[in-house]
Amino acid sequence: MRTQVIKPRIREILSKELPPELVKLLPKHWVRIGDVIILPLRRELEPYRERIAEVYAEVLNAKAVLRKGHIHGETRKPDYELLYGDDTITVHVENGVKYKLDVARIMFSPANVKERVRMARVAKPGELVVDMFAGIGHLSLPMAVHRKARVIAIEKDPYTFRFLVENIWLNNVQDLMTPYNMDNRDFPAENIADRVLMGYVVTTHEFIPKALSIAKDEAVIHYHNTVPERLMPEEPFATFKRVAREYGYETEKLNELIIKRYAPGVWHVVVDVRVYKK
Ligand SMILES: C[S@@+](CC[C@H](N)C(=O)[O-])C[C@H]1O[C@@H](n2cnc3c(N)ncnc32)[C@H](O)[C@@H]1O
Repeated sequence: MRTQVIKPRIREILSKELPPELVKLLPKHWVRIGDVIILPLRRELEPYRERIAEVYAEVLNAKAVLRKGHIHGETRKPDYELLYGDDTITVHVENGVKYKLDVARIMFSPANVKERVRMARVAKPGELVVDMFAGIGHLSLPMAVHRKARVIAIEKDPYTFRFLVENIWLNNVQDLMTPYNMDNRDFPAENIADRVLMGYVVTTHEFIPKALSIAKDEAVIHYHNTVPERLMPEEPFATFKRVAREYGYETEKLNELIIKRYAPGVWHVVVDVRVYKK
């Protein structure tokens, strides 16, 4: 998804139109999601931003170019400026999984690729996975596609949910995956999941009791959260363990991985925890 080398053709075209000191500042990195490009653009290049985007789009054969913004809010919506094109809905293929999404409105992080691939390996055929923060199926589609796991995918944002449903059909896993457009706090079933995905950050700890109620008496929970560096490596497992104990569960840490840097001094971390009802 991430490309490192500026194409000579881009430089050649733009060096005829931009002052030489600005040509040096042209982005050398960009992210490609399907046929949409996300370009980080320096402030100095702003007066030329639409033309720059047009040239990148033509040379890289993309239908839209967005300028990188921030991801924020409960539904983790990215904040992008559309620099070129008008259609930001695309299909991105990764690890044999098709993800249809609107890049301008739905988060799809290149840095989470390892985790999406890892989830395709950890799932077991036939087990029941509940994905509490499904998005477009980022983490759970690979489990159904590659491991034939059964998945209940819960997503509360209606626009994101639309793509989750489309992706289930696009990947031909409609017999394995059941989507629910609801807040996971209202999900009624208890004691059903062999595995629970908590692919969310910042306030994920508030959802631990719900995850435990969805999990079987013995289950694996993939608990994501953001952690200030000074609290690592104890966190985030210490919080999970404390809450689980309050609700009558023993815990065993199976694995812990850093997903990516979230903000200066703050990391997005995932811990795999086996829980046992006491
Ligand atoms: C950033 S996405 C993460 C997708 C995927 N789990 C991953 O880790 O790559 C989180 C999704 O959770 C959804 N979400 C947030 N709070 C929720 C809740 N209480 N119930 C259901 N979905 C929720 C958001 O709308 C968003 O689509």
